[in-house]
Amino acid sequence: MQIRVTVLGPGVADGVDVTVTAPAGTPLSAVVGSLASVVTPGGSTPGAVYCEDRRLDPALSQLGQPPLVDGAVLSLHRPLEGPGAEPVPARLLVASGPDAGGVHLLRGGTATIGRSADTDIPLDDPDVSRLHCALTLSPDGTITVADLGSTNGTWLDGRPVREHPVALPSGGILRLGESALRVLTAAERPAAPALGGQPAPGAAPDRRGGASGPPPEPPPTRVQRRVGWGRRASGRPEEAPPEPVAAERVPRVAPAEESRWPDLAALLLLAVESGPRLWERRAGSRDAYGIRLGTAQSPADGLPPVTVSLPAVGSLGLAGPRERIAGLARAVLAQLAALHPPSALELVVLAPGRAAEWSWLGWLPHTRPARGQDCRLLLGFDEEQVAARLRELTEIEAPGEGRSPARRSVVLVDGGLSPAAAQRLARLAVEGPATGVHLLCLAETPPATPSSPVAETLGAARSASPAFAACGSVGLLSGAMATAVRLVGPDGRPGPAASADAVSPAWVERFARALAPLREEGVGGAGGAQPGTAPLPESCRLLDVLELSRVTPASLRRRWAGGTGLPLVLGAGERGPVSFGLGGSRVPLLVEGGPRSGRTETLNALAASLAATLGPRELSLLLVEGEGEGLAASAELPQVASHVGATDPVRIRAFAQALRGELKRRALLLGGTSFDPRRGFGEGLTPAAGELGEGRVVAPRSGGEAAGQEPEPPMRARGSAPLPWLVVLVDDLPALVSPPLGAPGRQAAGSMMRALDAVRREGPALGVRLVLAGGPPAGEDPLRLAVAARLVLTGAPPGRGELRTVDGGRAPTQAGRITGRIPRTATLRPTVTRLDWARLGDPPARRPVRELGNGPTDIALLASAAARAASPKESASATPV
Ligand SMILES: Nc1ncnc2c1ncn2[C@@H]1O[C@H](COP(=O)(O)OP(=O)(O)OP(=O)(O)O)[C@@H](O)[C@H]1O
Repeated sequence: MQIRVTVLGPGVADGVDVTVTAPAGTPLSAVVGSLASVVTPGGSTPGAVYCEDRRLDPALSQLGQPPLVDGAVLSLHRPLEGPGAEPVPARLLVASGPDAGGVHLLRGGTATIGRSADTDIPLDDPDVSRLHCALTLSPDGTITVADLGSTNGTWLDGRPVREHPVALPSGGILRLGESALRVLTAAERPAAPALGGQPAPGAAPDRRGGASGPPPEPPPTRVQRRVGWGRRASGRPEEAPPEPVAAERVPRVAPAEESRWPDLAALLLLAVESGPRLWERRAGSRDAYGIRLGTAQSPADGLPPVTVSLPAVGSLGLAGPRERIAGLARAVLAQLAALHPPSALELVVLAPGRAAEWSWLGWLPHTRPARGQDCRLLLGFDEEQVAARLRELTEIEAPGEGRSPARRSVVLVDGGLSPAAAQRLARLAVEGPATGVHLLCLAETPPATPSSPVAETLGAARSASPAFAACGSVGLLSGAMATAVRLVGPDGRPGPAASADAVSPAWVERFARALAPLREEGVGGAGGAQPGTAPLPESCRLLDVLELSRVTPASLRRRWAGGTGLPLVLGAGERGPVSFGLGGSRVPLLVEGGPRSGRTETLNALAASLAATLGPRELSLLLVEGEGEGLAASAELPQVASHVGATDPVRIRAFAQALRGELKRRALLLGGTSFDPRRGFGEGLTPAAGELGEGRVVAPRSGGEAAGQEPEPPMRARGSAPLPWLVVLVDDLPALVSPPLGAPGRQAAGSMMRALDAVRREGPALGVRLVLAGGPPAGEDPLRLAVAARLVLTGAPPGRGELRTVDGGRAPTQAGRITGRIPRTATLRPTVTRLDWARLGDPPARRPVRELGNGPTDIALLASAAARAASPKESASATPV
């Protein structure tokens, strides 16, 4: 399990980002010392650890469990700002303006608003007076607003507000200076989180969870916490504040258009509270991949959004002064990430030398590689990383699916690229949209003003960057302070000026951290979108996943005593082990992947995982190889009754015959009833009269031993019950389906296939299950078999893949390693490493888990412990458990 968090300590104001790698369930106490020494080398272990304002108990808080999840900020010296425990009756949202995105909690009483830092709600807007207006929240829930003698006035839905308080209705738009504000009452807030049941970091922590620190300090003001941060802005707005409109007061109804395009404050709330609209858009939804660039400057009429659709325009350029254009790009990317799930949107960054500015995107689940890209995150901060990202965008397709039109990539392009990359990008800007790739290209220009008209400004930007020139439409910042945006279409004609959306680096960092721990429902492991998920490890030891790191006969016997069903543990997932219930599935499990992707190792791991659940009395395994001898390592497990390779035609035939005989024997024993392990494993059952002799049925191990004859391969393990589970594991099935010319087993392969087909048809009712390893993933089942699930291996790194079930469930999986010689502590020791965002776009350091050159392999350790656990002699001397 791996999480990325930020650690603050004395004198480290910005914090240090670190990656923590540890087995699931590791307590915080195991890494507190390492966290402290990353922050202050040589420093002592801290006395307390805080997450927001909550003091954590290092012995009880587990890594990977809330609040210790991706994106968390830990403080080793003092509590941080927290939301407080009590419910908040109302919040003030900064819907647009230079301080957009801010969310302020209103707890009751009067709160002042103004440019001064001494006000309860400071607004970083040059046209707001130092002390501008005041909001009062009465105990009955009504909210009023009064102007405090401001220079530019306060406006409610286009009407002036004076010193006398007036009611602020729900949905009313309050304008002061260049800012638009609105109130959200508790009654209007979404009732339940859509994703997961746990609060995301930043959402109100659950204090019943045992925070052991001091009680929170009393609120310094009635407005207790600012969820968002304003961007630094200065200067005058392009246009004067609106003229007052004298009209009858009518309750304003938010136009449907506005609610379709949530403002930035609403987006921040969605992120920190996992609101119902989070990730609501998919390919095919209305407004999918649409972007709100700002709001039309018609203050009397609410905040009509100005939007652009990426599928319609293809690629989009944004041009303007550096700071402003970055603020707009942050707002655009945050919107896309809040409204589209990672399964519908991939974000890629091409920004050489700009890691500090864009690393916040690395917190978003949308920048994780999900199509087998060879990097930890889809970030390009140097020439090599940019080249790799470009290759992936044009060459890699999702395994077995082609580039899915259900998922689009938005590529941020910012900064100087090599001429080759620039040319490639220019082509991508034009051709990409047809395959679901859209560029968002930034160009630094002066704002469009009378002294720098639109055509000239755009001409300069286009000649500087071929990719920008190839973008279908451009959002051009305009006005003296570049706070307005005009959309310029392919015909070059600029649309009307709108107030540009923009957010600060601090706001967007907060936003991205809130999304960091979230995963989608049904994607990425059982249960889905909850905090507590972690990226897959580069490799994992199956025995660790099985929690059998120190496998002993006693520990196995304990498991066998409680084992039920046929749970296959495949390996590590994002939320703990990934497993598949083979017992309950009446069709085979298929493992598929390209050459060297880890299919054989996975079959060995599956055999081992079964052997860790049931002993040889209840479980027999048959190993069949179409090619090679890769399953030989598992043949030592005492549950393995027979192992047959493709090179021996006589033995293949004998095996096929014995397998068909075993099906018949089971059918006779069951006498028309279905296999049910709850009724025992066949003890006391007798076959239908005259068909088979009792002695043969209960013989512990069948097999013709007559001299000169090929002994019939046993179908039950030594010490087996009459009717154990029987699992047939077949590697390299394509070599049996169509054996290569000249292959020694070619003549006999047909008989094996017929026997396997009989298992497929008759096995489910007889307690016989099939696990098959096929060839490379194909769009359709290469074997034309109905399968219960497929483990599709991408092979980078070996064993990496995704479990796909027929009901559409998908779980990224790192299949367990079992035939390696791995030092027992190698994957157990928790580590804390400093995060270098500039390097996360590199191929992951293949820190091959140091496998020892000698000493037993994990499967040998398991087989030897299992053999001893199964031996009657050992059992007799074992301590009862
Ligand atoms: N889960 C895993 N973790 C770490 N290494 C693995 C894992 N699975 C396989 N490997 C390594 O990858 C290599 C290929 O594995 P394996 O032989 O299982 O793949 P395959 O798909 O069966 O390949 P082939 O094309 O030879 O049939 C081996 O060196 C193996 O040790």
